Amino acid sequence: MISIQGLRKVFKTKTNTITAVDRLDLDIQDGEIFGVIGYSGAGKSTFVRLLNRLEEPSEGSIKIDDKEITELNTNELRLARQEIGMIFQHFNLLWSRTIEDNIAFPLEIAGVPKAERDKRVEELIRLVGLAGRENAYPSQLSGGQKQRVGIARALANNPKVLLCDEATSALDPETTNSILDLLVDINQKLGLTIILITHEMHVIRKICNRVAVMENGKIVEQGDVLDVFLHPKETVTKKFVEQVMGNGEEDDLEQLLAEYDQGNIIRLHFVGESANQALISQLAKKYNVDLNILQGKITQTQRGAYGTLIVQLLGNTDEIDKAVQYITNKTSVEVEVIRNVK
Ligand SMILES: Nc1ncnc2c1ncn2[C@@H]1O[C@H](COP(=O)(O)OP(=O)(O)OP(=O)(O)O)[C@@H](O)[C@H]1O
Repeated sequence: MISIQGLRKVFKTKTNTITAVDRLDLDIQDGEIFGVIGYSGAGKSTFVRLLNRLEEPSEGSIKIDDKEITELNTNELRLARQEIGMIFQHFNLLWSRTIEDNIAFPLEIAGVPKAERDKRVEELIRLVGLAGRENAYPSQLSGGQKQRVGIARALANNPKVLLCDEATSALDPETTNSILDLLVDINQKLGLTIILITHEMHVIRKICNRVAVMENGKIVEQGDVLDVFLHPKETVTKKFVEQVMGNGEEDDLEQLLAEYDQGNIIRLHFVGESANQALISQLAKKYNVDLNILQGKITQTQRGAYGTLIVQLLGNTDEIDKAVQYITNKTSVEVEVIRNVK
């Protein structure tokens, strides 16, 4: 759907030359939610603005749906931009227009007749959950509602791609979640390809299929979100994963073992679908063991959950062995025995 090769953007100021995007290659599939994460100054905003030529590339190729964006003239670019919607951190709404007039604005520019425009605006208002607020002004809306207007406006001309530049960074956690849910809903209903720029790993974890990590204008790591979470390679990626999972350091294991000095202690590793099994309750029903969860963290991604639990198993050693055998042989959860009492 989107193929980027050797993309480069150099800013020249009076005193300085900054390479904001540095020979970047990337392929994005039709219908996926692709995340780009990086710290401030990594070049994310510049990158996403190059895709619709809000910034002119210094070098490289951007193909969207087989159209070479870098070669379009002004008129062709105006038409191509109707296929690339964009939403922004600070919404960029027109403050003197009502909600419905904000959403109608790109349709007016595209020359859509009034009756058709009104019908489309009504559809969009329903799609983003703003029914009843049509005649309000942006200043009368909450941040989440303003972003819903931004989304409706971006979708007005039925784009194939939606670019999101830190679209939830100005919102509180709860509102962020509702906007992310809306993006997933739109992605599924409309089959829209979404590129999402963020500095927050939980945004990537929650809705992206794949992720690229940017540093100094380059992509330093990319892959399926679950794989990147499980095996982050670069230091910058590890730091982002820590944002969601903590630094992976458990409480002092020695202390835990001393405090819980009875029975066996195991560490369970859940990856992807394995976390959907009701493992703990199954074990308690099948075997005569008591299970005591001592520590753990499980988190959800679009491809399933992952994380670890440290569990104490109390009871007859034969029963405990059978329970551990069951997890090892019959489930996809990995078991690591930390203390084995014979
Ligand atoms: N118009 C410009 N003129 C000169 N330098 C620029 C311009 N726009 C961006 N830069 C520089 O390019 C680099 C990348 O900036 P960019 O805004 O793309 O990063 P970012 O990852 O989006 O960070 P942030 O989230 O803080 O915006 C920075 O060093 C920035 O100062």
